[in-house]
Amino acid sequence: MNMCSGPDALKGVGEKTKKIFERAGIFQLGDLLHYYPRAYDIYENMKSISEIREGETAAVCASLSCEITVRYVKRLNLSTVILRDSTGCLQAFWYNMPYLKNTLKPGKRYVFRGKAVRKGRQTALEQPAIFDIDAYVNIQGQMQPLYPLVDGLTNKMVKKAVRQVLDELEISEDMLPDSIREKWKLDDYQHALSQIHFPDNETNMRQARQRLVFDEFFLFILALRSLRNDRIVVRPSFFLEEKPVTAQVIQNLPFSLTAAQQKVWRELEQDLTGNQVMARLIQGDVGSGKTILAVLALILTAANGLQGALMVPTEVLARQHYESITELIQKQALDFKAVLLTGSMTAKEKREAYQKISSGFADIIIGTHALIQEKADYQNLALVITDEQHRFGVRQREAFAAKGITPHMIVMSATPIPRTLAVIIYGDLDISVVDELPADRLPIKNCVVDTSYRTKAYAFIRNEVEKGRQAYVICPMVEESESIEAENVIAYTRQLCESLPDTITVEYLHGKMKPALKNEIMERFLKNEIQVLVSTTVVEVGVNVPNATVMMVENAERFGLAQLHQLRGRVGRGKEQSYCIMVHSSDSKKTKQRLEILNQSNDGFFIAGEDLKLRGPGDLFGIRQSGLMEFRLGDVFQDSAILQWASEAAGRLLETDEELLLPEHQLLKKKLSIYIHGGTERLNL
Ligand SMILES: Nc1ncnc2c1ncn2[C@@H]1O[C@H](COP(=O)(O)OP(=O)(O)OP(=O)(O)O)[C@@H](O)[C@H]1O
Repeated sequence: MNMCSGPDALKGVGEKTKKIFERAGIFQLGDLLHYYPRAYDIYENMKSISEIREGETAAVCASLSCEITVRYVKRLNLSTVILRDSTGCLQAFWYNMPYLKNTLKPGKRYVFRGKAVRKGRQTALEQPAIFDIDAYVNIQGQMQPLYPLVDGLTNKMVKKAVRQVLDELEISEDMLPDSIREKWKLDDYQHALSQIHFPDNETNMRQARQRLVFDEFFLFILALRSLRNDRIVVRPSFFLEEKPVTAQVIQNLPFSLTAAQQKVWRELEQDLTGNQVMARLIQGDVGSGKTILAVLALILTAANGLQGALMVPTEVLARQHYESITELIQKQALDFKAVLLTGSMTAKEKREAYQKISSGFADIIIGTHALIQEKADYQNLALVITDEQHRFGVRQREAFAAKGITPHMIVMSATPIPRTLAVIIYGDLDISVVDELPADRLPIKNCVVDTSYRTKAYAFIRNEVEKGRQAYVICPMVEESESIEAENVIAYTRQLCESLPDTITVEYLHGKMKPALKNEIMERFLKNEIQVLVSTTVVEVGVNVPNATVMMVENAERFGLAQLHQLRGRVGRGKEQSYCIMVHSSDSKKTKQRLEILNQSNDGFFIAGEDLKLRGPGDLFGIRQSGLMEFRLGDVFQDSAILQWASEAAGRLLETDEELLLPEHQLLKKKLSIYIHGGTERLNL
């Protein structure tokens, strides 16, 4: 058994359980080390029955005062019993655990730990976990990891597996040179790994997390620096000239470009026609009109007889861009060919697309990551545009380089990131900012409400639909179980259909649906054949249906503010007044305060800044602000200080040993190479 063995090398793990681990992305034992807890549970000190208050999670040491009774309630098997200690009695109940009747002995004392809830007129412990007293005393006061789970995977399984790996396998040496570790007072690697999973106390856990976040940022920054170095030496093997067609396209658009769009277009045009390979980030708030800039760059490239590709994170988005670009080509009678390439196309369709790409028939290629797969052979690729760099990242950019191509690169991002952080994260890119929204936009009207407002919200949606508009309703993604995610949306749609008249078509969309079906639904929504779309966050990025004027988000408290801002950005994209209804089902004051920030402002930068102030540095495992970056633990906003350290450390390191040739940098070099190139070897050693 070693770090590269599959999970079935563990005690008690067979083929079936291995598959469950794999579903959670755990293919090798080493992966378990970086399967970080999402939170910790602290086993409280034991209380007596009289001290227990409703709503709290509590542990009591008590005995069963009678036999357990088992009966069926609403097709559920319910076991109940009365617990007793010297201070009083308390009911406990369990669902679907009839065997407890035979395993728990009346009279014997156990520790019962669970949530105290109201049951009828009394307080009762719901589904309490049961411990032997000695066992509980041993873990009392300790932080126990709570892992993200998928269907079939229990916390106990992960905990046991991680424990075994930490106890029995040898963790690799530390990749960080001592000087860096000492300067920023970072934990030793092995210690950090064991403390992130099973911390002795909160301070140790924080230290461990800091170290591991540092590692993530450090590798990322080193990888970026190496890309930047590659770029400087590269002169393009092709040259582009300015062409009148772009001015003509701008002239014929149904709108005039904003001043910010014009400024960024000038920067792009200058770079594209320059004599260095361009790598530029276009940053702009949701709906600021980045797409047309990408399209102009593609047209300029095509007008020079070269190919340009637009790579986006989802099929839905790829198809949408493909259709809007094809429409523009047709409307303006341009002589360019656009081709779509996505993973879900049939083998035959793909073959045709490959052929059009390699023969040079295709001028503009739009697709998902299928664009960088081996079979995609470009004739003369001169420009690659990626939408949201974080979804692709360093490795994918390398994939193009590996094809022997060094195209101009444009990255588009709607993440409102302060300039100081942007220069680190996009260290390899020049930055252009579209800092203005089109003038015809009315600010979105927001409201934050609780679930009792739902009926009113439905009436409001109905009213908007009757005016010819459309609406999105977002249900949260339940990360624990993908099948539940789908069910949520399906059940919700059913319920919504009952609340709206038959004349309104309601459909659902979620990530697990077949791509063809997803496309069909999206297309029907775009054509207003569907008026209300109930969806998970698959519509978060980039989807553009300007006729949609209502965004209703259920369980808004579950989303990060940046994500909510992105979701809200799906409306307010046309001339009509748009609305965002954030429905929360939490009484917490903090939740309300957070959502209130969105209520106050439609400005992404403002929101990100305020959110940060509210959460403070203590909020380690809360909702991540940006689900966009590839980091597992780190959050560029919240951990901005660590990001700065990592940047400084990378700078110092490369100053002394640019090529990482010193013996003490060999492990780092190896990990960096795996980080950049991927491959079968993994980083989790
Ligand atoms: N100058 C403009 N005036 C009016 N409408 C515009 C202008 N520029 C773009 N638009 C329109 O605004 C809408 C949003 O633009 P676009 O899709 O480019 O936004 P985006 O910046 O990519 O936003 P997101 O990050 O949300 O995807 C589109 O319908 C687009 O046609």
